[in-house]
Amino acid sequence: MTAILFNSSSNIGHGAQHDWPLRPPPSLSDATHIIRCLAQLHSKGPDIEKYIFLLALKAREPRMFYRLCVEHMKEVVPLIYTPTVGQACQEYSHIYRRPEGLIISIKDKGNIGAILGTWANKAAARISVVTDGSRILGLGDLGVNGMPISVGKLSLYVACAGIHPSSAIPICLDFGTNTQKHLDDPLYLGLRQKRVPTEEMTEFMDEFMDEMSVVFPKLLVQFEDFSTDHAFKYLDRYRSGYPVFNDDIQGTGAVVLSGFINAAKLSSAASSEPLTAQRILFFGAGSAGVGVAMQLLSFFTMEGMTEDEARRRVWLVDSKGLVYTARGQLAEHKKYFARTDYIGPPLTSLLSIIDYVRPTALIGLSTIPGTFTPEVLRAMASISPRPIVFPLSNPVALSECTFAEALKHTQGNVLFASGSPFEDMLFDGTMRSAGQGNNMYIFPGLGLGAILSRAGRVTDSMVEASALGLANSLSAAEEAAGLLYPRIERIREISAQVAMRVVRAAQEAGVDRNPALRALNDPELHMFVKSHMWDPRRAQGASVGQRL
Ligand SMILES: O=C([O-])CC(=O)C(=O)O
Ligand SMILES: [Mg+2]
Repeated sequence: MTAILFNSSSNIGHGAQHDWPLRPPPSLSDATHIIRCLAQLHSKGPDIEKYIFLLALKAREPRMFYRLCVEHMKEVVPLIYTPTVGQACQEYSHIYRRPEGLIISIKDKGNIGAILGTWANKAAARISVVTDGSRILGLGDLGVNGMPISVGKLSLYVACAGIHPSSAIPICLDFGTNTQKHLDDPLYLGLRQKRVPTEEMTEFMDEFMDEMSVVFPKLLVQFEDFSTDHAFKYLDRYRSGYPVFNDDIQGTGAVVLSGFINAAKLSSAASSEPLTAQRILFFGAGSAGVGVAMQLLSFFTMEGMTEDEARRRVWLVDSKGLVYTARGQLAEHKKYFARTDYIGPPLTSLLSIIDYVRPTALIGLSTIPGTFTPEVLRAMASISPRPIVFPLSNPVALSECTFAEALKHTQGNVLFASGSPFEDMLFDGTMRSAGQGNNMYIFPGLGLGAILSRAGRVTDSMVEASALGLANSLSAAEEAAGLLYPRIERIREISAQVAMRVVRAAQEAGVDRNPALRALNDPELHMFVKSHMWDPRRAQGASVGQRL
């Protein structure tokens, strides 16, 4: 058995865990302790040290950890999530301190139910983020070193959507790794073998999904950072039988659609073209690129286009250049968007492709930094008065261009969103903010809505609803500042709004299993959602895990 257990304590106050026999100093108060925790955080040098400190705090005093997340969101989120979590994954086997979730390996096939059964608080389980470490952010196959991504996403479920900490189960599946560096590393924590063939993996996954639904009947599963082929395969295989979604395909799809809707409004206003005249070039055709393209397609059809018209607004570029049918030998997931109207020799350079396509929007999901060169950015600015440029690759070091470059080479006209955070910056005397088109705006609210409605599955309409909910959530001040996404500090309010839309979509699709929510009008539903969000600022907050 290679399961590693996190003994999730139900006591989440500071200094009084059941395995912590000493009495805290009598004068210890929340109000000063949060200041103390922040000062300790600031005393750490490199971001990875801050990450280690924060994760230790989470294990020791979960409520203080989440207070820091909620009250210092802009500072703490980049430390526990992208970009620092990328480094934490790369170094996981070296910085490892304690179990933080379940590692279940291919050797456990036949015994998965028993391993899941060791989880301490089964009744509270509501959400699991499951990765197989095969495509962590843009960092490739990290094997079990992918565990921090599951842990990090779940910290955001708690901080951003108020899921109770005891309701979250981080899981990393160990099918081996094809990265020799890890296999050669004496400290590597995973199996020392190459990844097993897909057939063997699928047998495991069938057992795993079945046992998850038996051991944790109220659990929603989020697939994370599976390699592209498996991401599509397993989403397709399980989505009609279990409540499951894929964050990289659907979460990224929804968050980019949302930013695109807001950017396209501004861009279309500047060019006096209708929204549906946008021409969208995807640089990167993996799970995220195709997931986003699918989401845009369904939006365009909602706006009245036929499916074929919508499909023709999209061009994909992969490592071999423009994706077109006559090129031959295309991976299955690229075929649908392959162009049939181009038959010449392969178009390989991004500049020549831009010249041919004349895109109004350029979306980067390639994980190749620096590919949106000054020439590319200038070309985009020459095509559209407000070009949409979204370098979305994560973490920040893999971004296709920086915010500063995008501003500079478009004379500040760019409508910009990146996957990882960029600092605000002064341009031409005006303070400009980079939109962060990260799925953290979607998955916490989507998950919360699915959990509260007890959705039996996650429909496309629920994902779409999350995108529209996010797009409509900009405040008047945010709109006036030209933002594409709401300010991160408002994320709990945003997640509540997203969750509400998702509950309604689940009801419309008939997949909800919490009929009481059908009787609520919108203000009542909003109250219901908010009252079920656990808040670390309250000593004994409401708990999704306990109440539903
Ligand atoms: O984790 C993130 O920041 C976004 C994401 O899902 C990915 O890049 O795979
Ligand atoms: Mg991901």
